[in-house]
Amino acid sequence: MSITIENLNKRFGDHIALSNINLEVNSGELLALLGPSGCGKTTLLRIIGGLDVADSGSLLFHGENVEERDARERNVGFVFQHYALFRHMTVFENVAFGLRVKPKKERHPEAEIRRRVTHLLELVQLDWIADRCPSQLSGGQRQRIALARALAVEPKILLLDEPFGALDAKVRKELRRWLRHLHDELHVTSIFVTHDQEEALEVADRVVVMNHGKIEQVGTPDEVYATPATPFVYQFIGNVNLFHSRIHSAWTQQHGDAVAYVRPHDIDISHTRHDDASLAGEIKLIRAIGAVVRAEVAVAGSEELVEIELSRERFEAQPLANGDQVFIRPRQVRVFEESVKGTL
Ligand SMILES: Nc1ncnc2c1ncn2[C@@H]1O[C@H](COP(=O)(O)OP(=O)(O)OP(=O)(O)O)[C@@H](O)[C@H]1O
Repeated sequence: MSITIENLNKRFGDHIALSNINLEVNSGELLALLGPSGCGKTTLLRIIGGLDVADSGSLLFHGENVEERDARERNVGFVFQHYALFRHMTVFENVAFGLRVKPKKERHPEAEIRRRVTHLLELVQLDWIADRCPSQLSGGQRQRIALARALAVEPKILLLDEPFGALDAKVRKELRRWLRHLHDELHVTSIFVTHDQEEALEVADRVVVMNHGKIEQVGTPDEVYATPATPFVYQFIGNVNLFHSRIHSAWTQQHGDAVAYVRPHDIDISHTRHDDASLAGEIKLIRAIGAVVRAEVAVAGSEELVEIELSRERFEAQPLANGDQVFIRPRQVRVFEESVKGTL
């Protein structure tokens, strides 16, 4: 089921929550809505699901306008951050719930309900705890059950709002991989909201980066990381150093007010000067973190330290130490006019 959103707007009083949103979600795609708190991700998800209404614009499922359809009629499954499982029901009954409350003429016979629920519990690898109550499960297990429950009614679209937000980092990572794997088996068009860039890049087919109610960029994880469309995307996804043209014109390569954006791993560092683009600096801090070595370098004219990342191999071929006088040089730079600087 594809989703088309055209010129969608939403206000809460004076506050513009969504401003002219245009987005095409392909059938069977796993899409992430990524952005800082308050940027409008949840509002957009709720409008797609029929839990909220837009002020203007259109929303189509597979080419059909669905604005008049309520949440139930849209055939959408939801998973929220705080597992909304029924505490007094077993895991099995929680998953079966949506199937049991269907109108009589649509309801499957009991044997079919049991077959479906068992299959879903196997899919989320929790068939062995079917008789437990939610209070006897870990947070990660509860979210997997919440997902099985959402899938039970065979939704055409699955909407997940920070599904792993309340879990600790290790469980989050496990569940991310697991969600990707599950999606590859089921191919239900899925949209998940997250403010965690790593989660979005690791799990999604495409990422929608949002800021202040607007879409800044839509692209594959690689596209939004390697070729950010705006200064905001540059800063929000991954670390970046900023160099202003009035001080470092060799890096911005243009007149006027401009800012060069350079990723920490796109900067060479050495004890010798290469050319005019080399900036002199002093290493203030150097640390090896696993396979990566991180250096912070003070350069003339900049108050902020420049962050540089190099591989351990590179570092071992050319040892560097605190206090060393060095030259830094960008391998890849992206220049934006100062006036379009992004706000976080
Ligand atoms: N029912 C409401 N009434 C008034 N303002 C609202 C309402 N719902 C959301 N907002 C405001 O709209 C903006 C967008 O909210 P939304 O929940 O969509 O953001 P978000 O990107 O999902 O943020 P978070 O990651 O914190 O959940 C926020 O400034 C929020 O305060």
